[in-house]
Amino acid sequence: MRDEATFGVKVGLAEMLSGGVIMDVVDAEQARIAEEAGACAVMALERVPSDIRRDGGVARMSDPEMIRGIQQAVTIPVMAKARIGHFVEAQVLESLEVDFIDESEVLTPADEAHHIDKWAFKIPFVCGATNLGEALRRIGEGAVMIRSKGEAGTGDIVEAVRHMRSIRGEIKRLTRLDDAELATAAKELQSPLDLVREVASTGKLPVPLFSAGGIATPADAALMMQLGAEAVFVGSGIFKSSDPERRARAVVEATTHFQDPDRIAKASEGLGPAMMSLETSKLPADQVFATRGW
Ligand SMILES: O=C(CO)[C@H](O)[C@H](O)COP(=O)(O)O
Repeated sequence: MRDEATFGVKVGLAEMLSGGVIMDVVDAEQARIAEEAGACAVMALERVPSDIRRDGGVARMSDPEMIRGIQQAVTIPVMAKARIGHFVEAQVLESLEVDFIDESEVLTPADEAHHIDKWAFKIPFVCGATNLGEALRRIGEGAVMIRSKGEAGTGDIVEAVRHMRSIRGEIKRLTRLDDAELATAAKELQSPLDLVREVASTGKLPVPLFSAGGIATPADAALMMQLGAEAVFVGSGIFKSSDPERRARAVVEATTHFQDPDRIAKASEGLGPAMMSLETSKLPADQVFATRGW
């Protein structure tokens, strides 16, 4: 059931991560590296997205034992992923007392029509979106953090840019509409009218907007921040690179100082090869994660 007071508290928890880097980790050792590099949170998952992409098959919630090991290894918040629509995986993650659940398109969707009713949980949720309508539908279901989806596991930033520009551009457009036009916009966006009106009057989402999917370099992270992301998620870009410890620190530095090209340049020096990348435009349609969910 919708509870505005709890919603406000959860949004506050999400805002505490603003300006930071949330790093995907698959074990306690990587979690320690992430924390030492300055990550504001870690995302516990069995395989980073590029490995999920390489291996194929059904990708599911991680083993609770692995999640507990990561929780014990770090003091920063620990997130974990549930499949789209898999509310029992979310119940399990809530019982493990992770700090955030990511209802993620990176895992294989469990339900083709329904996302999780996030109001039914005490724990805050983050969800991905490719456009404003998708973001507002997730918020309407109770998500308290939106991340632009990008195309996880490719190392190609182009989709993250497309999704961030789309969300921010659509928000700007709403601010110029009158009441009658907003009602039509809500219909076109397939989004709740009250949320559309709120976005039009404030010029922003009612929850933090972060960016994920395809960030592989310090400059990529700074690019997404300059385009309006309030924080970034980085997975494959760090732990599939040649020197994860250095790259993790460099991505944190560039995210913190995203408007300072000198610091981004310094952070980018001598990091060694980035992850093996894939051009998103050449992916077959059935290998695109961002179109999962609606
Ligand atoms: O799924 C995620 C967020 O929910 C990942 O953290 C993020 O998308 C990682 O993508 P990449 O491996 O391309 O950095």
